[in-house]
Amino acid sequence: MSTIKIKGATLFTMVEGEAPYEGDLLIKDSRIAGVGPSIAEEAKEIVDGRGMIAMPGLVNAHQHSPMSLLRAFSDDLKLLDWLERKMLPAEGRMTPEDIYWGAKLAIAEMIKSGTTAFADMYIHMNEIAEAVKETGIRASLTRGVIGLEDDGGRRMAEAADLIDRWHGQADGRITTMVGPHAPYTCPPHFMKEALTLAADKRVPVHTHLAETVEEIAKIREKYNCTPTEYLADTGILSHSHVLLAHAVHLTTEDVKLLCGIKGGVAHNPVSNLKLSCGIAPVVELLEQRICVGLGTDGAGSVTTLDMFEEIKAAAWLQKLRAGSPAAFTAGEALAMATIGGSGLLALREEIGTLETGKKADIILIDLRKPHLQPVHSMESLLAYSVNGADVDTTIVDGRILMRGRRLLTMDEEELLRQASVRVKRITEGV
Ligand SMILES: CSC[C@H]1O[C@@H](n2cnc3c(O)ncnc32)[C@H](O)[C@@H]1O
Ligand SMILES: [Zn+2]
Repeated sequence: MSTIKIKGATLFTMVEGEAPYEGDLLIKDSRIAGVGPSIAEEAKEIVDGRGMIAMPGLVNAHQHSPMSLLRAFSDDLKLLDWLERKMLPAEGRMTPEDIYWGAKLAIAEMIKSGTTAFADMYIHMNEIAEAVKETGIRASLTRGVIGLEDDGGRRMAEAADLIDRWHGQADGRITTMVGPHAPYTCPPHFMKEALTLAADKRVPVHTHLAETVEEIAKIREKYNCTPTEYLADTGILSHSHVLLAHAVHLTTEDVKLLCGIKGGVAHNPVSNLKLSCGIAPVVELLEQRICVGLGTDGAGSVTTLDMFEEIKAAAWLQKLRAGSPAAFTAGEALAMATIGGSGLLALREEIGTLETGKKADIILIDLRKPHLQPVHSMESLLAYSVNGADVDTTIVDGRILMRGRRLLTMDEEELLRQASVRVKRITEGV
């Protein structure tokens, strides 16, 4: 049995009502075996937690990981222009090997900035699954399917194959979903086909929703309803679990339609800011007890996968939107990045807090830095001052993936070399 003890850290458990305290955390195999002020039981491996915060790993609830290869390639365009003129043509040139290295580049960035689980939607998913398996991170994988082209059927078959091959693999670190891309790329019959597949395979649906005003206009023109009403009409919102990325433009009626859904909304504040999409009504969603997690979206739009940037942006945008600094707190933003994300990945019982019995997905943040002292409020410090580079150690499923900022499951030099040799072919002339 593998055992690890984190000694003398400040434990920020994210358990409701529990204040941070100094203590130890014991890991046995993949799970947390004890958390408390002092644990007597010894372990094979000791991690010195003094001067560090131990907290649950962050959950990136919406991503397109291989888009790391398209980071800073195309900026300052409207979403649909950016997607149709730049991203889709470049993605059309990506080989399965490109996808594998792009996913690995994203995973390295995520582990180095404190993300321990992510929800991904992309193409060539077998390669992404291999990257997840090798690197030790946790992921919910979705083959994104667009229903506008002739080969929608082949894509749906790939979506089914991903589930059959990978659901529950890599010691259970990999789960899967079905991914009809968005209301504007999936006509009703195709949405229903995706829903049938998800129901047959008993997996969640992961889709984009109401990201831009252009999408609202398109769906109104085509179907005379809002994108949220469209998803309700096709039955998607009644599915056993739905992960809705963005949900920026919602009417009061739309929010009512989302009440009671199983799953929830992945809020992507930095991507929404950068593409000037708008500000999602997060406070209203939370008031209706709708689960909200945080995502980055792909590096092709957002540029960085550092979830601490999303935490800051989420808090600041909701304060601005409400015209009140009290409208949304640091603690609420941190909860979205951990507990909220765990709910969206359908892993609420397994990750998101530091509690005995849960999976050991833990990060250590080194506080011994000028921008992290003094410590008046741990929550404010974590939400407003910490950045991804402050993460010292990342543990997933009881395995240390980064220690002292050194990646232990990846050759970082080879990774950077592979990324740089691929991008010219993918992007030249696009
Ligand atoms: C078919 S796989 C997923 C597909 O989604 C594209 N994508 C990336 N970012 C966004 C976004 O913000 N809205 C909609 N679609 C997006 C990505 O380029 C892939 O083609
Ligand atoms: Zn997206």
